[in-house]
Amino acid sequence: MELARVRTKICGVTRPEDAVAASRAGADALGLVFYNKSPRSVTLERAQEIAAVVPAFVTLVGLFVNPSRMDVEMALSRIPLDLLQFHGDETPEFCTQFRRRWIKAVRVRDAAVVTDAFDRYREASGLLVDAYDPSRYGGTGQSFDWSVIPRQRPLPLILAGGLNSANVATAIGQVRPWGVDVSGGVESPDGTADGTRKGIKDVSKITEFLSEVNRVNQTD
Ligand SMILES: O=C(O)c1ccccc1NCC(=O)[C@H](O)[C@H](O)COP(=O)(O)O
Repeated sequence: MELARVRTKICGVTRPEDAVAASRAGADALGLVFYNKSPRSVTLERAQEIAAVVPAFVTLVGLFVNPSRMDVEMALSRIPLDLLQFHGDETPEFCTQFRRRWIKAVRVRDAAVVTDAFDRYREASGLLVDAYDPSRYGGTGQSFDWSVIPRQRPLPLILAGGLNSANVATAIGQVRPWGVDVSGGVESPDGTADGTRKGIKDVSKITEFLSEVNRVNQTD
């Protein structure tokens, strides 16, 4: 697919003010994590507060990890989600049942994981490739070997995993993704060794990240 410009998603938003700041800074999409084992998990009440401040033309994405059908239906009945993101071991049949566009996330151990996913999840609106961590489904802050991502892509490819303003231009140059997704790389530092206050976004980091993507978009 010919790339118009690289789209951006800020994931793991937990506060309305961060949703406003990311939208104003130019993010194309915002992700809400409905997975209660994540430190970035939001309640439906909090998700409603965030959804209420998301402006027109910014895509609101609901992220799930191995949810029940009821979990997804409950979220859809209360939150105006534009897109679903399945980040666990959901089958294609599970993902397609909601009459809502969806993307599938996979954790990349090797190239076969990506080619298999392209083959399996043909009805997805995109495939998100993230770092592999045996103990976590996502939001790891780790990047992975981008060279294993195949060039042949039947679906739009969204690159995630350990992105930040320092590496996103290189990542785009190497991978040529449809979009990029970031969470930990735009969070506030918390002074600990691994880093960030999970779910608390840093406006200046979001702005730097989006500026880098814009810079690449304008030079391509
Ligand atoms: O963010 C989480 O805590 C999370 C937990 C479980 C599944 C997925 C999760 N996040 C998914 C995302 O879309 C993240 O943006 C993506 O994994 C990249 O995260 P990061 O490496 O921190 O940028």
